[in-house]
Amino acid sequence: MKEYVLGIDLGTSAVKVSAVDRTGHIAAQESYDYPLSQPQPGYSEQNPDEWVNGTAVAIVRLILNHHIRPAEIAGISYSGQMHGLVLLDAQHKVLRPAMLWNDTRTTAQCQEIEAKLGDRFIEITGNRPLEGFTLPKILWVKENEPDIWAKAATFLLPKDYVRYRMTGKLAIDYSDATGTVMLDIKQGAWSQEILDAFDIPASMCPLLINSVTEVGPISETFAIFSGLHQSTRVFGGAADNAAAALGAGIIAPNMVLCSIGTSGVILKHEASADTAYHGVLQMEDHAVTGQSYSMGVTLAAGYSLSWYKRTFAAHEDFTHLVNEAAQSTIGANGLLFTPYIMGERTPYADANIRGSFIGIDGTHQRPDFTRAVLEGIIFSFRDLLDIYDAQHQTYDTIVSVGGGAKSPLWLQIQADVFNTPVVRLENEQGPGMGAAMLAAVGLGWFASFADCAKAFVHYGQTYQPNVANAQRYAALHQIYHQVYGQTKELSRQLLEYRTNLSSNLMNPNQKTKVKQL
Ligand SMILES: Nc1ncnc2c1ncn2[C@@H]1O[C@H](COP(=O)(O)OP(=O)(O)O)[C@@H](O)[C@H]1O
Ligand SMILES: O=C(CO)[C@@H](O)[C@H](O)COP(=O)(O)O
Repeated sequence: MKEYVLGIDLGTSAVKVSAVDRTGHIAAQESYDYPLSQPQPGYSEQNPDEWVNGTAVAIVRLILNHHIRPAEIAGISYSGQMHGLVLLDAQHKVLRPAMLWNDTRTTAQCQEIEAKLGDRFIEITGNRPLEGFTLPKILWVKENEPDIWAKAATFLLPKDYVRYRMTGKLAIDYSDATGTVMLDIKQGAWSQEILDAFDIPASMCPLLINSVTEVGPISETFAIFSGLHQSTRVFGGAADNAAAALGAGIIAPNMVLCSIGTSGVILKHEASADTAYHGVLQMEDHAVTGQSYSMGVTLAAGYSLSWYKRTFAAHEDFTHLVNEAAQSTIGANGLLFTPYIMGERTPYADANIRGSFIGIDGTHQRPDFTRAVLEGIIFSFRDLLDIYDAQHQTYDTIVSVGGGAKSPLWLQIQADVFNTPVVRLENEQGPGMGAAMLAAVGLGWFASFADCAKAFVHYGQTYQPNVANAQRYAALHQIYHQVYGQTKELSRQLLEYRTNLSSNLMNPNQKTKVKQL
């Protein structure tokens, strides 16, 4: 009988499910898209039921469209968008929409955390308190929605909620728990000091597990819903960037991951969690127990391209739109784009900054705008690599994953801007493959992740940097780098205008603030 593992990649734009056999061959893939809700500036929410329903639909399609028999699915594991708060009551019912990793309404709560714990917070968690992380979201609910807080009994992160609905078991794996910034990374336990400082009951924090821990079989309810067998074994799973690093074979410090999903990530494997980034970069537990990685995050990488497509080319597909950028030149004929359209996290932890096109000329055509968007996103990644370079960290290979890695043109732009060879995977499913690897190792198909990587990680084409292009991009990046400082205050004023506008729309009697501007 054939045997498969399912890697469930719970992204921000969609859930993607891959069925992988023992040789690492992806036998079938299905996905299901869901929307992002942004009811106010800075807010970003999703309905956790959409994740569960989408996962079930994708599994049903795998079974029906690709003739994968439920009895052949030996194990399942997960990769999940990080940090999102799913708040549950005592009966484990969802209390409010999930607040996602790119929800930046929590600046005041981050300031409270800094004021109370200062550098001690970095010592405990390895991170600075930033808007996207889970703890500031918990504090926001506590301060702004007391009725909901009164009912809150526990919380989960996105993929942990999906796993809960599939198995009935509550747990968070370590790689996602570090992203809550409530974990004491040295002790490997929830930090009592942080919980006490913010009066959060320890009983709210779920059981901590490893990424390969077996959680249990599929529950009877989910088996009926999805067509899965109850005998399928379910393993913990990991934060999407940890899973992507695993699926891309990032297991040594000379390798860097570049991920373009909804967010953008530059990630480096770290020999130890004791690094000197001092919260400028995130430090997270890896999916491999005892290992760590650091990363910087562009909040709106793939999201900037999908915003651009939705707004200016709604009826074209991504491939057609992206290919059009080849009609423009290196530097988009002198047009720059900054992708700060949802605020930014690294290197500027700034919820108020917004994006811009700089240098629009009457001769610019749409291919110039498209190219500027692609290049601006990669310039934001160059800012992240510069942090590593400033620390004299060396790397010689960049593995590119995520939806953005589907485009050869964009991969060449990456190689040129990074001035480093960029390699893609044969199949761009980095996080999904990482999730499948967790199930394969959990089932005992392989004795170690290194053995599993030999079978499961297949590199595709390498894109070599073009020296002349790299020099031109290095000069353009010097200009790009100045845009943040020059537009920061303008962005703040415009955001204030928008915020007043939306609160006046909700309360038409208060028009004065808008008039002042
Ligand atoms: N053909 C394509 N070429 C380049 N980029 C693409 C293409 N298709 C999708 N993308 C980009 O990939 C992003 C989605 O990537 P994905 O890894 O699926 O995201 P997530 O895991 O956040 O759901 C889109 O926002 C888009 O910017
Ligand atoms: O916030 C982070 C990492 O800290 C994001 O990378 C999220 O984990 C979302 O990932 P994608 O949906 O973009 O893959």
